Amino acid sequence: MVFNWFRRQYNDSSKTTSDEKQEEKIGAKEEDNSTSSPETSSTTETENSSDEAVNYLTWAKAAYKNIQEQQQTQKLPSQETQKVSETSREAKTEIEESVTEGVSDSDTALSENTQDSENIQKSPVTTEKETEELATEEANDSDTIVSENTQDLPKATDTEGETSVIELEETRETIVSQSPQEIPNTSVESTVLENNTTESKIAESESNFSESATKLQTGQEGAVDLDSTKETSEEGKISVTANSSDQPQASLSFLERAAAERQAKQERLIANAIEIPASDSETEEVASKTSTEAVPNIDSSEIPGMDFDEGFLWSAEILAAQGRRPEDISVEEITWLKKLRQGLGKTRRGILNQLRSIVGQGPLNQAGVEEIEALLLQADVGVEATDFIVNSLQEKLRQETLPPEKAIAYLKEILRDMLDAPLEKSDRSVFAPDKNSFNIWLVNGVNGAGKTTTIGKISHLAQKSGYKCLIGAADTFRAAAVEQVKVWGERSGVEVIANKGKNTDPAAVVFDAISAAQARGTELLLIDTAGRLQNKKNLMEELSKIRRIIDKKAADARVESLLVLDATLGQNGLRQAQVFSQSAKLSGVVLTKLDGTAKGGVALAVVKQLGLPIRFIGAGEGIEDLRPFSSYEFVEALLSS
Ligand SMILES: Nc1nc2c(ncn2[C@@H]2O[C@H](COP(=O)(O)OP(=O)(O)OP(=O)(O)O)[C@@H](O)[C@H]2O)c(=O)[nH]1
Repeated sequence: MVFNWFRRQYNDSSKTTSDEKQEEKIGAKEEDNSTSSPETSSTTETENSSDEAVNYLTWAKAAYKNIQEQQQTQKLPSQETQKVSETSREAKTEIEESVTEGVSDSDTALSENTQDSENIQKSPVTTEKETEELATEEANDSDTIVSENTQDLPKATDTEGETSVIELEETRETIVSQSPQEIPNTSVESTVLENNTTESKIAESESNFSESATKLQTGQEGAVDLDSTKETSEEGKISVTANSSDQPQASLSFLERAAAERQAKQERLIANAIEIPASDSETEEVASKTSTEAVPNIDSSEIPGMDFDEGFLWSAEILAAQGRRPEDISVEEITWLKKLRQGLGKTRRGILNQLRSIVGQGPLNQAGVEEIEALLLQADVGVEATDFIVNSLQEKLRQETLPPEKAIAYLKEILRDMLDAPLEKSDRSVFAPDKNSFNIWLVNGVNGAGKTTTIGKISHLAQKSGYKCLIGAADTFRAAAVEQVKVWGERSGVEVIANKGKNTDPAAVVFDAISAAQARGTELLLIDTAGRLQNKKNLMEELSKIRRIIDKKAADARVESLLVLDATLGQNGLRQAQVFSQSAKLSGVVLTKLDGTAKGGVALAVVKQLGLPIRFIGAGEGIEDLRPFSSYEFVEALLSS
């Protein structure tokens, strides 16, 4: 079952899309609101909202547990190898301690041969180094654990005793000869089994190491043997035996003990995390800061831990409100929502508190209207959109007195309607490539807006969603742009079709890319175009030439044209956008750099002034930092306390 990141549902699911559910939910909420007067419904609402809060909390807990389980499954191989490595190190350290203790306690041995004692002191250092190297290699590949481990052992003893070398060689041969069959590395399901096998091999190798270390001492010095070490231990000095007897699970192997400790620790963490209460809005900044630290960009195979914090609860509530199920939630979705909310934090903080105090005072007077206008204009909402919002709000507040929360809820409704309005004219409410057919998405925008980055991020979403994807590097204006798109192609695992020559004809690249896509059965071809053209005429000529090539060569393809806009440019970006909207038949806008800008309101200006739907939003430079646009999520991130 593949999760379609464009539709935000599983491919084979018969469920309605997020968007549809969102509409259902919002529709239901509106109905509730319209059928009950504010006065009569206030008690019921308080009860309902507390019920809802409890339900959201239950939902959030279930989602949190689900994510933890996913992490467990995904982290298992590396956790197990790490466990092996730690235990191996522990075992060796204990042996070293034991040996060192034995050496220091044994006057006979030390006085008989100082050189020998130096060798013994050196031995742990060598072993520690080797163990560290081993740990690194083990973390990379559990297949190599056994051989690496056993290969290390002779190294430690090569210079120190022939007997040990021979015995360790035997051990290594036994283990290495068994390992290829016994430690496959193919699927997650088989990993537990594999790691158990690996553990037993490592345990075996450790025990051999232990024996060898003992023999090493015996062989070299004669006076220091394991028995004397043990005796010393029994007298209360630091030793393996003494330490082990203090442990409740003394009879267990190091590996088993480590596993049990890790399991207990994990259970404690889960239990504690679930009990952390949601912090209030005052701590929002701290919470989001913490969550950013805890959840960095996920563009590698490692999935970091996630706190059950205020940001998580908020994200869970947003997903639950859209009809999502906790068992379908992934860490990426929570991380994205946290990031979006955090990204819009500046805009939100700039307007929310003031808006609340203005709209909570009954019908809007002239001073109130002016204040709201100023707030919206500051957030780059634009004159047209601001007028529309203020008029709608004024109209509503004239009809009925709303408490601040209700007024904000109504404002959210206005904004959602505005953001979704262009979809009514569009034949696509959900912007996703059609499966099993040829889709071509042209990506336009001025240089620096984030076109290449957006292509990289969309190709990653396409790849994750199971589409056959290809990139055409038709921004030939700047040589570095081709290199940059290639890097993104490597990151997302998507092939890039480019022409090596400088200043080559972009239409020729598009032609090659379409040929390649047709030959490979590609479902989504993303085309990077140049934005820095001297004038509007050049731009129009180039874009229409590209369109002609597409129409001729891929007449059956579904072609979409996206305009990438840098949100930090606010109204200035819109002026550039107008040139493009006249040149290219645009299907929608990708709004980038929403992270950390106070101009998040520009999204409303985009839809109002350009009449174009927002299709994707970007809130960061990482590969996961772009998602299909949802008016519900955007407005909640913009206006929720
Ligand atoms: N903070 C942030 N930076 C972004 C985002 N999207 C893109 N960027 C950065 O913006 C800069 C320009 O992005 P590009 O993808 O190179 O923009 P471009 O439009 O392809 O520009 P050219 O390569 O010059 O054609 C890069 O440093 C990106 O990392 C975003 O959502 N947030």
